[in-house]
Amino acid sequence: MGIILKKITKTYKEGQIEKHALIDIDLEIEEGSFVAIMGESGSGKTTLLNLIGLIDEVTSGKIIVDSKDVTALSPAKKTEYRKNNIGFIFQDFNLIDSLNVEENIMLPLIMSNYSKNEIYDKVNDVAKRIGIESLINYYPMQISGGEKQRAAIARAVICNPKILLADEPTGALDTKNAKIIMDLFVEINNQGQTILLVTHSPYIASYAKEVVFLKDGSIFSQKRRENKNRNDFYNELLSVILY
Ligand SMILES: Nc1ncnc2c1ncn2[C@@H]1O[C@H](COP(=O)(O)OP(=O)(O)OP(=O)(O)O)[C@@H](O)[C@H]1O
Repeated sequence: MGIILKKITKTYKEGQIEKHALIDIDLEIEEGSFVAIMGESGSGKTTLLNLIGLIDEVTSGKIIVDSKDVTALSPAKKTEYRKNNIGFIFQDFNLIDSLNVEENIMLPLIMSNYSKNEIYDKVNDVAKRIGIESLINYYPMQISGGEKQRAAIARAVICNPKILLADEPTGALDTKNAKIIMDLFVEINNQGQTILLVTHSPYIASYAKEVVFLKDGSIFSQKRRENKNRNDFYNELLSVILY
């Protein structure tokens, strides 16, 4: 699914004070892209992801997905759009504390047409892939931050969303597990899913095909990986950050 952002502005109001989180963002995300969003803390990365995921509302501008203005949908249609198209990995995981890991991961499939056995098979497959198969009977409060993050990733990818939105998905992970997740994202993206990922890490961003840099709510640079190897792309990203 391709996404076009047209003059997106997001202003938060705190009493009399207006905070411009995003200002006139124009961005085209082709179907099958893998885009990393980088920028300093407070530059608007999470806001951008939340707007695309329709969990926050634009102040002005349009978000066009497959030729449809999704910002104009009714609340019920927005929920339906999210359910049918979007997988979201939140910065603070958003696992449900009263459900164990297995139940959390299977949540997006509960309303699907899959049989119980198919659902358990899918949960087992993805949990194994991400290395948390031994934790599926534990509750979120019994596992570490990195394990929670991996459970949240499993939940987001289990129903093969057309668009995967990931906010710092490797922030709580060690290098080995971050690499497992990024390899999984590359595989998912190779199957045609569009991925948008927020990260502070140029190493993580170097897995993407394109990197968008935000500064004070505006895009200040965009880099494409094209046929560069990951190390060269990493160095290019580093030069933008250090500039
Ligand atoms: N709900 C809100 N109410 C008021 N201001 C907000 C709200 N959400 C975000 N902001 C402000 O909007 C700006 C952009 O925030 P955002 O969370 O998008 O930045 P970010 O680049 O994701 O930061 P970080 O890397 O620290 O997560 C910041 O100045 C932030 O304080």
